[in-house]
Amino acid sequence: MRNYATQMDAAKRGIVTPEIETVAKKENRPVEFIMERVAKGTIAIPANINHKSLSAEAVGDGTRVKINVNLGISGDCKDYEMELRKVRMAVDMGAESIMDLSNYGKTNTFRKQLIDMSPAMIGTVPMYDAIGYLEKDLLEITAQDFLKVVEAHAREGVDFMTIHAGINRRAVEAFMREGRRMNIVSRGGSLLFAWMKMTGNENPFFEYYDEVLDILRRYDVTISLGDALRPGCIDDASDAGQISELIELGNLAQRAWAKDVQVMIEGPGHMAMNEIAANMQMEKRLCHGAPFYVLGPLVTDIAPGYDHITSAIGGAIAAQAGANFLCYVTPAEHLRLPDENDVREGIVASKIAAHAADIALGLPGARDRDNAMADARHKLDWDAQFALALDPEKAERFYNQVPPTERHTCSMCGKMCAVRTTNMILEGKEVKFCSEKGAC
Ligand SMILES: C[C@H]1O[C@@H](n2cnc3c(N)ncnc32)[C@H](O)[C@@H]1O
Ligand SMILES: Cc1ncc(COP(=O)(O)O)c(N)n1
Ligand code: MET
Ligand code: SF4
Ligand SMILES: [Zn+2]
Repeated sequence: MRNYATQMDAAKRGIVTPEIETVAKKENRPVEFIMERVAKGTIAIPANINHKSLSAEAVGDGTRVKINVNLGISGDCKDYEMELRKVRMAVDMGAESIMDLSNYGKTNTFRKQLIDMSPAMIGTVPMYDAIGYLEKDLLEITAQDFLKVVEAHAREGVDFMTIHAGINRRAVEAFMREGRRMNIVSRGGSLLFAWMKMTGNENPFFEYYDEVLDILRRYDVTISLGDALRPGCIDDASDAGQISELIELGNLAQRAWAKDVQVMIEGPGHMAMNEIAANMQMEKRLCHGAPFYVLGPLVTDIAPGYDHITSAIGGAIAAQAGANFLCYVTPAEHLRLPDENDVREGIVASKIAAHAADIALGLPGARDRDNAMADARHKLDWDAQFALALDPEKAERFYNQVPPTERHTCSMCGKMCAVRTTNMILEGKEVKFCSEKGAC
């Protein structure tokens, strides 16, 4: 029987949990390194006591940058099989986390299956599911109803939940006073804003925050404090609404830690490159070192169809400056639901951003795979290069599409393969290059 409530409770009391051991191995860090940071809250290990198939991961400073894949059944696309294929792809491609954002039909059937099969951590946004789960209109839902949805997801084994508790009356006032170009683009945030304005009540997750925390503590669910006022265009970034909410999230993080509930903070959004580093520092300062989970940031607004690129650029800068967890963005963002190919491209783009940051941060072992790739390139060992690639299938397909006439090279330089030429000279061999008319 476990003699602690949450990973944080254990860490504060000096208990090394099996999950702390697992992540210490994965991060090449001593268990004490992880335990001390889980105790302080700068590392979270989202691991619901009911998620039996989980392979635990750490999110926070001093650990590899993790990525999350969003998927889920929705009214406009109810293809369960396709969503399950996306799950398998996410797991195979090494995503550490999957958020089930289903908001249609029997969401709990899909969610239970997902939790059963997934070694990746699972996140949800209970607010999305409230209308479907309770079978009520938004306006009829009571504060206690919202808590019931949180409890249901927690019992099923969800490891972290996005809860937009920071958009309270004060943050709404700051946002309304200043005005902004894109107003609210957070789905959960907009639903809460609507509920608050139509009922006249305070944000229920803020008003009953202690009760929310009590539920989360029982199952060791990590709270991912949602950013309802994240900027939805670069012109809204770093404004009063966003920063007021961030200040609230900092207070809420400390209240969660006081109850041993692990915390992550969600962040922007759309943001120009030059503002990203300062925003990461603000989060670490105002939220007391809590892990930062960012959606992008998308560094320009004009590339629909390519927003996996706008967000990977921002994600790389953000992660180098302190973000710990990147939510992938697919080429379908702002246009439609992602299909399987969009999911693949989104995963690869955010993996690149996360890995580039790991290298820049000098994390232990971060360069090993790059060095192995360089060695395989040096040897012109194509099978090894494919195996080491983030997307091996694409690498091999491209290579074979235009095969080289000279074996061992690729068709880019063909006979003039720089690597082969240099290898041969260094091996003491002669090289011959003939013109097309030449006789060799
Ligand atoms: C908060 C983020 O969640 C994404 N999002 C919302 N619902 C889904 C879904 N069913 N599948 C994939 N992504 C989704 C949006 O694209 C947004 O970027
Ligand atoms: C990093 C991050 N931020 C936010 C959300 C929730 O989305 P929304 O706020 O639109 O409900 C998310 N899934 N990931
Ligand atoms: C909730 S769907 C819209 C999300 C939007 N692309 C954003 O930047 O947050
Ligand atoms: S992505 Fe589409 S549905 Fe979602 S907020 Fe933007 S316009 Fe609306
Ligand atoms: Zn957007």
